[in-house]
Amino acid sequence: MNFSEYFKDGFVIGYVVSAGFVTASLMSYYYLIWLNLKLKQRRNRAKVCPLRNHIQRKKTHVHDQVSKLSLEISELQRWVTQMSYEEISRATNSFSKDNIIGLGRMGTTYKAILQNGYLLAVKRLHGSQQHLEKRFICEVKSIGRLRHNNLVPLLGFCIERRERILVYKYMPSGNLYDWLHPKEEKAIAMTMEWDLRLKIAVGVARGLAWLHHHRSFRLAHLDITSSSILLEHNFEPKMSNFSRAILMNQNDPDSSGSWELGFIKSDVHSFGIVLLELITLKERSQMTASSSGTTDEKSLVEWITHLLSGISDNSIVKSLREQALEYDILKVLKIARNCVQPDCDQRPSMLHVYKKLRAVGERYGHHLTYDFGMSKPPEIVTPNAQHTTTTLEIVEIQ
Ligand SMILES: Nc1ncnc2c1ncn2[C@@H]1O[C@H](COP(=O)(O)OP(=O)(O)OP(=O)(O)O)[C@@H](O)[C@H]1O
Repeated sequence: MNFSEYFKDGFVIGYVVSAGFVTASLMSYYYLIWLNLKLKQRRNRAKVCPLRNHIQRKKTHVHDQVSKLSLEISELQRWVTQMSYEEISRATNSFSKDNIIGLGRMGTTYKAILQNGYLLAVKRLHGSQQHLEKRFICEVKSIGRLRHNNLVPLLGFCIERRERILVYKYMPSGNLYDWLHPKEEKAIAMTMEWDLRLKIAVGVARGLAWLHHHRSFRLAHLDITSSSILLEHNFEPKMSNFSRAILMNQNDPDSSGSWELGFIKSDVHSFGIVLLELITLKERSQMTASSSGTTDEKSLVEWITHLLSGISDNSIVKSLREQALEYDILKVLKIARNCVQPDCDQRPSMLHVYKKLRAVGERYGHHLTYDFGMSKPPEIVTPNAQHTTTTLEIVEIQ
């Protein structure tokens, strides 16, 4: 082999080696770029994922909430008519201040007038926070299902965006508290005679006895006060404020347990306080025997015993002497004392209380003067038939 052949071979080898080297370098360079790109993409995806997951979770949550709410609405519609916000707003003159008739913890109540002249009371809740939402639903499910002469009729509800509204029949004589404890300037105009007070006591006792001793359910109201008792034009009492009520199934084996009795007997106690307000026209804070002004349960019972012992020269009795028999005032005071006993087991049932009060009421001719036997038997609204009602098998409470 001569020099030129050596040169040729060397050149070819050199050329191939350097071409291979250049190609390998280029490939590794592009590989590194590709690798970097991939890593970047993966990092970005990792950043985006939590956000995407969060959005997905949020969407599912909102979707769950919306489905839960629409389920609730269709459940509520089984009992009460759903009304539109626009319709209610029109009837309250756009929730005008002039229409306000009450300010409660849950909401503001307005007087509303429908186009046909029908009067309503509209309770607009303060927002839709969770605890109010629960109480709103509780109110519709309890009072919305029941029809009784001594319960305020819930006629409709509204759920629109953040609005939660309850629509009741309007009670023209307002609440019992305002009648028993009127502001000074109204004191004379708002005097309530004994037989009217007795009529109210019997009506509330009858309504509570119905709720406590029904054949197919038991309901503890848990918020009986003179301000939750509303009055019709003829002063027939109607219980309202069912947002704390507890509905118990009569077939539940626990339903006669002490848990349930505790709730039921708490209503009996509250009724006892209302009865005392009706007899004495005093507020709960003034019902005390001791000069220290303590208002515990023992002192309440002592106070009633004190009233009973000096019944003849008691100023309360003196003021009622022309309207009532002393014997009857004594009897009603004793019923009230039994109701407010500190020990639940010693308190009577509302059925017992109702029968005792009714017997006193009959002596004042209530069965003649007032519609004590209800013109219609108590009713419960059947599902899917908002305006048709079925009669309940009510045994004694009529
Ligand atoms: N159906 C109605 N008819 C006439 N007046 C009513 C009616 N409902 C309520 N009111 C009036 O509005 C007042 C306030 O009612 P609301 O139910 O808000 O009372 P509350 O006991 O303070 O309730 P809350 O549980 O919200 O504290 C009542 O005391 C009553 O005077």
